[in-house]
Amino acid sequence: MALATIVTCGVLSANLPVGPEPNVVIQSRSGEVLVPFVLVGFRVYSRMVGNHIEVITLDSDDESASSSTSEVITLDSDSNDEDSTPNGRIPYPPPAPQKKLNAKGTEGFANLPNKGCPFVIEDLVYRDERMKEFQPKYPIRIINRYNGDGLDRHFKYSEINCYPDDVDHKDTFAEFCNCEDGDCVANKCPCAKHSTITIEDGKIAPRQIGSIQCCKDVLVECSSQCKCKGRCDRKYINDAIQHRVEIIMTEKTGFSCFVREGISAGTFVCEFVGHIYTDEESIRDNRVLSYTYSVNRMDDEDELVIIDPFYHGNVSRFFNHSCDENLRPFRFFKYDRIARIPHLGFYASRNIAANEELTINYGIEWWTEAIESKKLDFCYCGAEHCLLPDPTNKACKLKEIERKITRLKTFHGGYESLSRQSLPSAHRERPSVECRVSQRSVAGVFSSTMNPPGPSSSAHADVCAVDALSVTAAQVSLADSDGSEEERVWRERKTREKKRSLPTRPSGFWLFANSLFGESVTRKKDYQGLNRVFLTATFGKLRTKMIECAQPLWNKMSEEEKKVWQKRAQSVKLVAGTSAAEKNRKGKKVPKTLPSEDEDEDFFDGEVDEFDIGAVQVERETSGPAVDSRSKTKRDSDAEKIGLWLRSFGQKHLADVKRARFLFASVQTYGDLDRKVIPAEIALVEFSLRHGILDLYSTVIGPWDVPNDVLRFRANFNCKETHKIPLDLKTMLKMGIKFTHKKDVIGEILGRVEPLVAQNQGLKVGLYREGVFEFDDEFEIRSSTLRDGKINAATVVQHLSDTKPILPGNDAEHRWIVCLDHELDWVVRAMEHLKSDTGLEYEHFPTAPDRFVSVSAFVDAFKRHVQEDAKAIDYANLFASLGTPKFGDEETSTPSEANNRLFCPFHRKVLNPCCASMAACRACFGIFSTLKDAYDLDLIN
Ligand SMILES: C[S@@+](CC[C@H](N)C(=O)[O-])C[C@H]1O[C@@H](n2cnc3c(N)ncnc32)[C@H](O)[C@@H]1O
Repeated sequence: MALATIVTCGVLSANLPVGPEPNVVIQSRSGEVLVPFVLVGFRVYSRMVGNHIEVITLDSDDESASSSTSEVITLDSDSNDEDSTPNGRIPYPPPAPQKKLNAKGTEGFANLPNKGCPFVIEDLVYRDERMKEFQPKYPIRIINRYNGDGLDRHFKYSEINCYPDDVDHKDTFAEFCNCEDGDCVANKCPCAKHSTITIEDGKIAPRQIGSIQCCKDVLVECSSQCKCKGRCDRKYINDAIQHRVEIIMTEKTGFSCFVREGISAGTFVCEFVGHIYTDEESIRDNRVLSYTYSVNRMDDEDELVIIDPFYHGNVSRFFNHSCDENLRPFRFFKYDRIARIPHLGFYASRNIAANEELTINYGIEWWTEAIESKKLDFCYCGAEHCLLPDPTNKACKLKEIERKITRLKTFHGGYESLSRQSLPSAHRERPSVECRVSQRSVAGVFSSTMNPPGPSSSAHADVCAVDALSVTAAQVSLADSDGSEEERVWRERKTREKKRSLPTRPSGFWLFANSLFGESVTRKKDYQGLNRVFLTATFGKLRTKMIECAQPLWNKMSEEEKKVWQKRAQSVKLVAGTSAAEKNRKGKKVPKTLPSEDEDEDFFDGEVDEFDIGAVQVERETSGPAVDSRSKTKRDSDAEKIGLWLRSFGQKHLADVKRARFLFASVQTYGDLDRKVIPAEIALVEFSLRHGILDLYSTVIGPWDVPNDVLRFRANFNCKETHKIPLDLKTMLKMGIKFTHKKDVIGEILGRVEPLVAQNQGLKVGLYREGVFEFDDEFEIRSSTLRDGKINAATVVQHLSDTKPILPGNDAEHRWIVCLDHELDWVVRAMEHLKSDTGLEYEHFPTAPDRFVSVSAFVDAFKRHVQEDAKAIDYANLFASLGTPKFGDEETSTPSEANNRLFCPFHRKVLNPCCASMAACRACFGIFSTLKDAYDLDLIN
């Protein structure tokens, strides 16, 4: 074999003898001579054979070969000297396997024919004459150091789409421009006018990076049929990838695309190329699901075409998924405008470091399908906030363990301070804290302890407490069972004995264990049917869980820390709780302390169906309906604030008052988890008195990281009682719940609450998506219902004036958010958590309580404004039915409700009225019906 010829032939010579009908493109646009897919690897070179490039391997001992080819390995020279690990992802180049793998089950690389070669390199050859114009700027190497497998042999590299024969090429999108070359500037050029994506300095405008919507936005470049022939300055799209990339086999995700140089945010990376399928049948028959991407045709959101790169595509076919992707998709038209089918491309959504893997986000639907079809269990992207991290990945596991330890430390360190801080001041001054336990919990907890635990030994007390907590259900049921006279007498005697032996104080451990469960078990208030917590059903489980969770934590505590609890336990008195049966026993006084021996024998016999076992009641003030004094003060100040705002218009300007646009928010949460309120679902309604509901945004929020078992248990407990949106991502996916990542939710909230601020940051959502701030009578709002019953956000079709919008709030830009009275505190704290959890500083993101106003204050103020007696409003009735499901033929509260249009898709599916969307819509309906006469509102439809 004449090596010199091979080298000359393959790479260096400009006079490469290509055959008369070459299938290989060699001349690059810049005039540089390249064989695009000469796959130059270590000791692997290529040569021309007829009109194909053939990969050949040289013997490792062929010294002359290696020396004489040193020039050829230009790209290779920098491939081994870097072993950086950008952003903690797969290091570059991905490490060779410890154990030599071989897909074919043979002995591994050592015995493969290309002995000594660390890479197995595929030959990607253009076989399509049309491709001449479209070659990547740099050769692309395919590297597999794992198992010698190559790419699918049917795969053909291509940088242009393959359209079906029946596609109508005449059906083009938008007219071609008539501008002279150089005249194609925004506002003038019709092509530019069709673009919603702005290019600045050759990149996507910074304000649009990350907020481009693939189904809505589009970039329209000038076409070869325009007068400028598409050669004007507006060009952003390249016909083929311009960056040095390599396709490398990795251990977990197969072939992956790595970039060898940095790419800055907003840069175009490449088109997503493949077979285009337009009709449903061929889509079903032909596409390989894991690889396809769908894009909607212009002018019709529902008409999808599928791009399938499985057999025919470019490097984008190898883009893996990452939960922290660096590429985002967008639609564009370049020199061709075929059948209104836009091209799909990827731009860098952030700065990408050299040697980083190029990744995209496959989206929840893709993952749902992958998991349901059992194709994949985990995501191997390794991102810090990965949705489905791989538990078998050692690095992930270590990270998780580290995180757990940190949390545990914070938990312990923070726990004492938390308890101390959150104790009501009265408790801090007065050492005696009342601990309320129910009759059954008292009986259960202490019945097994024949000798009262002496306060002298804390260890003994703790053991007793654990024993006590684990008392079996059998003991309890024995105490309840009916039986013979003899048994009855025996039971009475036993009961008396037990009561005599009952300690009046819990142990430190018991107090600690109870406190972990905080509000989820202590909360008994009925939030108008929304958050009712019954403990009976879960008590057994809870008790076991309490011990399970509390014991290891307790064991890890220092003596000092334990002493705090033991000391507190000494000052705690056990007080019987109130059972429902007790309450029903009219006229009977419920004792406030445990009965003495001589007291009412019946005390333990009541049917207990509700427990109140919280140790130290620290969080009461945040949970109840707006009846306490704090809420009242807030309501009064809200009413005054809104009243002041209304008076600024005067009585004559009712029309202005009516066109003011308010925001309403409702949340479903996972309850109060050590002062944190994690939102499960949020609904934001934009409304005005003149037009009613203008825009509804509602979504499930996730996924959430709950720091320990106890809190997770509490969160799950709360979710089962109310909205039933699981915390756990896998269950969520299995249940088909669509959710939005918290970061995106923040954007959605900010975009509505602070439309001006958000717009400056490149965020446009809801009504403001269209850049609309104010509109008058001539606008039209289209609100459509999607197939799954979800209300689509209203679309403002036409907007006419730029008059200053009336967005009521502290000042024009900081809008108030109206909330249900009993949810107000929860909404504020959910917002706080959203913000603190993402750790991002969002300017003006609403977390201060004065940004939120209670709905009753709102209605009060409006009523007073038109001198109506606000007190006449029956708030209880107005909002009481919020948690009551009303379906089908039943009497309904609102016309929309009759069509089941109030619910979010998930809650509608499971017929669960604890739905944020429904609560928000109904509340708005309540507001309108209450103010209808006073403001002469023409609504209710
Ligand atoms: C479009 S292909 C990407 C190219 C693919 N790696 C290959 O070798 O052809 C999608 C497939 O890559 C794998 N994959 C991509 N991203 C992944 C991730 N984050 N975790 C696990 N598998 C992934 C899955 O097998 C998926 O079906």
